[in-house]
Amino acid sequence: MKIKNYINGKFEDPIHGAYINNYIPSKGEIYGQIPNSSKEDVEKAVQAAEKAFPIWSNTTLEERSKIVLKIADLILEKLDFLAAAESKDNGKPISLAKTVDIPRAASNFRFFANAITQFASESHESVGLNAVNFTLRQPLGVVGCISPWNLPLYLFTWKIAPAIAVGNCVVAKPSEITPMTAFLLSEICDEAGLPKGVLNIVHGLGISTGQAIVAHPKIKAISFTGGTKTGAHIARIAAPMFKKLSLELGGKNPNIIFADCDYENMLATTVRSSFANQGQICLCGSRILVEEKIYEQFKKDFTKKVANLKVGNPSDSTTNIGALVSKQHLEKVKSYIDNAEEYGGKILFGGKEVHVKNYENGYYLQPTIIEVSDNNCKLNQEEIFGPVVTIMSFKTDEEALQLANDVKYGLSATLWTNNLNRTMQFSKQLQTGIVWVNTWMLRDLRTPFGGAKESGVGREGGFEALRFFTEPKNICIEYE
Ligand SMILES: NC(=O)C1=CN([C@@H]2O[C@H](COP(=O)(O)OP(=O)(O)OC[C@H]3O[C@@H](n4cnc5c(N)ncnc54)[C@H](O)[C@@H]3O)[C@@H](O)[C@H]2O)C=CC1
Ligand SMILES: O=C(O)/C=C/C=C(\O)C(=O)O
Repeated sequence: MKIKNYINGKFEDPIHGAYINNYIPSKGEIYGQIPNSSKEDVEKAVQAAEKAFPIWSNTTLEERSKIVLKIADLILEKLDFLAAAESKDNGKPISLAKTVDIPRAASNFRFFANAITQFASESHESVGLNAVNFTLRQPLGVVGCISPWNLPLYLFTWKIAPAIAVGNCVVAKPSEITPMTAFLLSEICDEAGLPKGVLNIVHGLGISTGQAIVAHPKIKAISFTGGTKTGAHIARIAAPMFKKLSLELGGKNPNIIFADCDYENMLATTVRSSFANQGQICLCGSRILVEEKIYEQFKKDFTKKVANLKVGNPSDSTTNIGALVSKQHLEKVKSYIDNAEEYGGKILFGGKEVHVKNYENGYYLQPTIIEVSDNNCKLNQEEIFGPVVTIMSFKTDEEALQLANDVKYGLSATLWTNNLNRTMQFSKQLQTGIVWVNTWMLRDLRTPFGGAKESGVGREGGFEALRFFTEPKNICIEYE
């Protein structure tokens, strides 16, 4: 299948007619083509967005909210179809696409359709000066949204929904590795009656299409999720133009387990936080730190549970771990496993490619547990972004905190304990944007989402997202 760009409400071939192949990860075969859009395509999209902006930004909240809610409804109506497409394009288990990815894409639209009706700006009475100040929150104009391949529709819509709901017009690019559900979303937006030019979806490679979006002088803000290296590159291009930037980047998140935790809940959740989506979620707890007292017991129980996970064809409803997203990514993840000893680790479980019957060329890997003894080793410092976790033990609270913070990343941390004082001490001192206590990935869309250190800048979610996609303008009136 050949997918198309969505520009000014029309489905279009790229201007230069160039296409790139799209692969199905479960089979390792080409199954479609996507536009390799040029800067001329991006220019066309920017012009359409600019033209749409004066009308869309002055459309009543009620009307905007109604259209955005309609998009949410249509996503839910087509849940099974979208989930099948997502699972095929990305390699993720169909069960995950059905219960997490697609419902969350609908929630993103529903949430921001409602949030704009509650979003307010400030006013300050300047007592004694006979003046009153009030602040307008105006949409920025044309904004760029660039998303990755791990949670394709989920993260694409996490950016687009707040951007359009609050009155901007968007030029968006999904990952070239997983373009399908973004294309299907363009059909849904059309059906929902989103006015032409409000959302423009341009497909293509990061280095050409993505970079043309970042470098375009008329695009006022960039919301990006992806690798830290790419985020730094984008910042270098955008900063001299003083664009607003929201960068949600990599993680090397500690999962800190104390002996006083609710053990069974911790164990089941740790399997999920380690291997959900083949470990390809920026929030996965890829460094497991366990209190020495329960370390040997944990190792035994964890390995037993992980050994029961079924690696298989993503469209099989009993599959727990599907295919990795691409051959290139499989090779990257494997290189950490193949060099585990040199990188300071000992493989306790997994580490091998899996050959799934009738899907022999797919990109399957066993869930892998590696024991390490030094947090400074490569395996504990670099984002692997696959079904690979490391485990190591600690003796004291101080040591656990020091290990948890001793990485360049600062996205999230998980803490397992029933001690309230410890919970508060860790919550205050962990150098991360998100701390989960006795849970993982429990999402309330009102909360600020993002990382510290090299995990990014800015926060998504709730009013933080609406603030990012608007410019505050203060009006000061003096009266007699
Ligand atoms: N934080 C996260 O959620 C994610 C982290 N990663 C990490 O990044 C590593 C590399 O994965 P990639 O697929 O290469 O991610 P990437 O960061 O290169 O890709 C993410 C998005 O950015 C676009 N992009 C790439 N270069 C660009 C540029 N110069 N200008 C504008 N847009 C650009 C891509 O086309 C894609 O849409 C992964 O192995 C993983 O460690 C990858 C995806 C998501
Ligand atoms: O917003 C969420 O719930 C999760 C976001 C996850 C990522 O940004 C990621 O894995 O890249």
